[in-house]
Amino acid sequence: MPLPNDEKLIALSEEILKEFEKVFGPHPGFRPAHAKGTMLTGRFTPSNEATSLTRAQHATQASTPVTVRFSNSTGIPLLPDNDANADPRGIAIRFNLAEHVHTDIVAHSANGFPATDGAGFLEFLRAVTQEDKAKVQEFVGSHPKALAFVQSITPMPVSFAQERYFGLTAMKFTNKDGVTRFGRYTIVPEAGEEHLSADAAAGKDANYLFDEFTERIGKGPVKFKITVQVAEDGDVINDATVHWPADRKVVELGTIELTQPVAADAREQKQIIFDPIPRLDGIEPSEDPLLELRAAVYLISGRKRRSAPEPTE
Ligand code: HEM
Repeated sequence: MPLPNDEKLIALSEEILKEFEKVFGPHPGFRPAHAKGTMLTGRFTPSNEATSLTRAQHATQASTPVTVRFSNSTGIPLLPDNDANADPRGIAIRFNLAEHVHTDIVAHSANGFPATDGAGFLEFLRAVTQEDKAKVQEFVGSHPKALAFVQSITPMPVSFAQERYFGLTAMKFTNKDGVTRFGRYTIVPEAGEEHLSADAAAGKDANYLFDEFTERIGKGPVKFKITVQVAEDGDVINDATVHWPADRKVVELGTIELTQPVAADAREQKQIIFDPIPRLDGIEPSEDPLLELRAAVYLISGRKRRSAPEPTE
């Protein structure tokens, strides 16, 4: 995955990373956002209707190995799972298509995002991390996108396996006949969505989600459906903060079935750099400005993380 040569984009990426470090502190070897995580492996099997949407390799072949990382929000590696700032949770899915060939989906558990572009996100980050809570309220109250995002954050999940995750940024899907449609991913848990009341969450252990997942996967596979909400003509396809009408067609792309925790989890998490841009035939990025920016931020950050000393397990 290449670093873009747009100097302004790189400068903004560096500025955002500096801001994350200011807010969450330096934690060399960990992600500046979604720092606490765990990785699993399994397989993706496409549905019968997947090829109506895309000719991408994983929609066409019988099944594809996947690597998945679940995470809490924030750049704090030891953040308690029931901390008020631990939502939205993250999921990053890597489809391993061949040796060193892959494509990813990066999604989170809020059906919303506070800004349309990187500059707007930086403004949001600075505003909501101010000491003065009245000023935070004032910012959120006077910025409709920030307010919509805050309201889209769901209560704490019972399990990473019982949360729904949203890709938000539209992708351009092309099928074998050259028919092109824009769509957005939703990752739907087969076990059903379930959230905790505030009281129940307060009574949980600091590691409840990670412990629960280890226990759950020890008993059998954990499954999610990958669905794509398809845009119609006139829908806004370059702004992750704009929702499409709920009656838009939803195509099921397929199912992921997670079966194994990754051995040497900490080392693998440090190494893997997920890419929000798909970079394969049949699925292209939309013009959403978040995509290039995030790809640059994740790559710069990932290279820095890889060069930090190895974690002690
Ligand atoms: C301006 C927009 C955004 C910025 C600046 C940003 C920033 C970051 C950063 C710095 C990381 C850590 C990267 C790394 O070191 O690997 C990260 C990870 C992540 N972000 Fe974002 N993000 C943005 C938008 C989004 C959106 C829209 C979503 C969800 C749809 C999202 C979901 C995630 C997830 C799930 C991870 C963890 C990926 C992993 O497991 O490696 N982010 N983000």
